[in-house]
Amino acid sequence: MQRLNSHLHTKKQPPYVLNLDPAVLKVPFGTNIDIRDSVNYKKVMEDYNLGPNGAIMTSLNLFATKIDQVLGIVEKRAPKLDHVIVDTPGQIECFIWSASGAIITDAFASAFPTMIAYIVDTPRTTSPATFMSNMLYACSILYKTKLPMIIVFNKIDAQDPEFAKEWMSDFEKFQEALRNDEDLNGEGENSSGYMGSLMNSLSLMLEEFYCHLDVAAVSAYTGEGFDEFLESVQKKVDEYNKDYKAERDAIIKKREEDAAARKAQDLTKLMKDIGIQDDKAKPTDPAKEPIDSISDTEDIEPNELDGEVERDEDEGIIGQPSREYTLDPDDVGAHMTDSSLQDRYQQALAASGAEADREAMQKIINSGLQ
Ligand SMILES: Nc1nc2c(ncn2[C@@H]2O[C@H](COP(=O)(O)OP(=O)(O)OP(=O)(O)O)[C@@H](O)[C@H]2O)c(=O)[nH]1
Repeated sequence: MQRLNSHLHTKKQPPYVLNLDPAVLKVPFGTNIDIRDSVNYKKVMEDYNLGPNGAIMTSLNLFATKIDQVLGIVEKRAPKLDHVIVDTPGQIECFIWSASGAIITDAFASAFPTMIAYIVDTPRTTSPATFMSNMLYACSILYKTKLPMIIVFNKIDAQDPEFAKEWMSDFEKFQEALRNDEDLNGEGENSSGYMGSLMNSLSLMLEEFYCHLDVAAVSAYTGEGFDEFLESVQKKVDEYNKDYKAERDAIIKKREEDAAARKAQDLTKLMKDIGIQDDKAKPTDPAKEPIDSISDTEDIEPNELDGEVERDEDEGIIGQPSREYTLDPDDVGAHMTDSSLQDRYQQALAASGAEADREAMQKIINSGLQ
């Protein structure tokens, strides 16, 4: 992230930078939006009695409740931007396999050409078994996110990535490496057992997976390969616009329709339970539409923002710390995002005069929407 950020600055294309890792201690580059400003990871751990991974997931969940605001800000900046780069938690599974990870990637992918850069630690992936595991992980991320992906072999200053490129382009070479791998087969044995045939089948499957990928080789240490990486990014933008956009739009539309139907059903049931009539059919007065309380904080001075988490004094940030936006932790998830639901609820409440139930119901609806 640091090298990519400085590389783009050198090319006079400063990126918009988001840090989504709540547990990182130091971020050695200027971020525009940082999850740590809105969510205090250590406090989440204490308050919810969670371990490290649980706290990362909960922090991401809290952040995801405000993704529409984050997206609104990025969209405002978008006309002047070439790139938005987002750093995800090192514990990939916390992001990829969580609901919040899906919400965040979907939100970006529905607004901008979005791609995943899967970073591989090249010196640590020279054994065929580790290589295979790494590629299977990348494959699972591709199928989970359904986004274009670039496999980025990093640390090429320490390890030539040729072996990996060869394994990805020549199936026989990889099979040969598998056959000779002592980790898999044991010394002197040949790959005749279960593992051998499983590996053969998996490597065949991976051959198909490689067709959907671009590969880049970089060194974050020396800066080598970043121009080629950016060329791959451009290719993926074209691919996104051509292949992915229509498919994603259809998925998102279907998901939204399902969610709206489910929410409406839940609310109707809830209102029935507490004896409020559903007067959805009544025409609404546009003048009385609820005002969305969400606002952009772009004009607010950074020191006026709520929820700023105090940083260690020794935290050195290279570049301008240009964060412009923080979420108020108390406010996270505390508003209703579905205006039609809120509208129906307000109308029903007014009609029944059931003020006494208001607080309890608001709580239930809020927790349901979260
Ligand atoms: N030799 C070499 N070392 C590198 C390179 N890139 C990163 N490193 C080192 O690898 C280690 C891990 O780098 P990080 O940038 O913290 O990796 P990360 O993927 O952000 O880690 P997470 O916190 O898990 O997300 C650090 O010690 C870096 O100095 C590189 O291109 N070459």
